[in-house]
Amino acid sequence: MTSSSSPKSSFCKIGLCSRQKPLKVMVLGQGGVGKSALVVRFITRRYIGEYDPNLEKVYTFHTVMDNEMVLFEILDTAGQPHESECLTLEANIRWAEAFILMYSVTDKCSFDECNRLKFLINYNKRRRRLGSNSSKEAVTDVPVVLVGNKTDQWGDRMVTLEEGQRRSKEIGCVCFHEISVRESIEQVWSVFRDVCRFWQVHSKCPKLKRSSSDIHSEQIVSPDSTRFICTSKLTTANGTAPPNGTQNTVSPVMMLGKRASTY
Ligand SMILES: Nc1nc2c(ncn2[C@@H]2O[C@H](COP(=O)(O)OP(=O)(O)OP(=O)(O)O)[C@@H](O)[C@H]2O)c(=O)[nH]1
Repeated sequence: MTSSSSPKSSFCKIGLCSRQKPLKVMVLGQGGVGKSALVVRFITRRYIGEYDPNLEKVYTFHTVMDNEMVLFEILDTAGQPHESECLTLEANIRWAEAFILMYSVTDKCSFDECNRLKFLINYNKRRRRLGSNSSKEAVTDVPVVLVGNKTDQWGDRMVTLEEGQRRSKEIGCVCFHEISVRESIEQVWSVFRDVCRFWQVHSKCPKLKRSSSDIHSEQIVSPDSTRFICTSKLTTANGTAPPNGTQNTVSPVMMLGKRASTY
């Protein structure tokens, strides 16, 4: 994945990621829900309107969250894979350690698609865990954050906030956010911050089934900035600094055009 001349390897040379375990995040959802927009907004802070819908890309991004250096590897999947690519999708799910499951609040089909994708996540993670002789308890405890996007299109809304909250519980997601990638970089960062926090908890205690309330009660995260249901007012933040407590230290490395099937 990394050639000797890639910027990522340069980071390794200067010691930024020498022993750091990357957080492998997979962004899943039906085509057009805003997956690419989310990832690019997170990394570059910019909102870019149009993307090639067929490309799957892995982005590597080094940043500081909650005063810790985090190395993200983010797989932005193509929303409408051909049938032949279903195996690739499953292989990618097995590669990932945390998931952002995305729908558009303006598209009921994309909301329903989350059920199928969550099932696929459970299925592939279950197989892997059981194969490694872990207890059944740990099977579904992989961090999946459910995200409803495009709240700025309030006139076209087809999925309510309550439906999103309910669905998140029903399908066993660790938390739920409603966001507008277009309008708010803070909301975007808040999604990735929760992904990171749940992943950290999960990687420390993989056998325990965790929920957002567990994390709150253990004070693993700072209570001020944690919103497990994100319904904040829209704020336009183009070009502004990342949210409090978050700081970029290295410009993003984009490994573009990489087919994820190589994992
Ligand atoms: N109004 C609005 N449009 C958005 C938002 N986020 C993304 N979009 C638009 O939705 C369309 C699809 O965005 P993409 O990021 O390409 O969606 P995707 O899920 O990556 O789509 P595929 O690559 O087909 O899987 C684009 O026209 C974006 O500009 C948002 O928060 N609000």
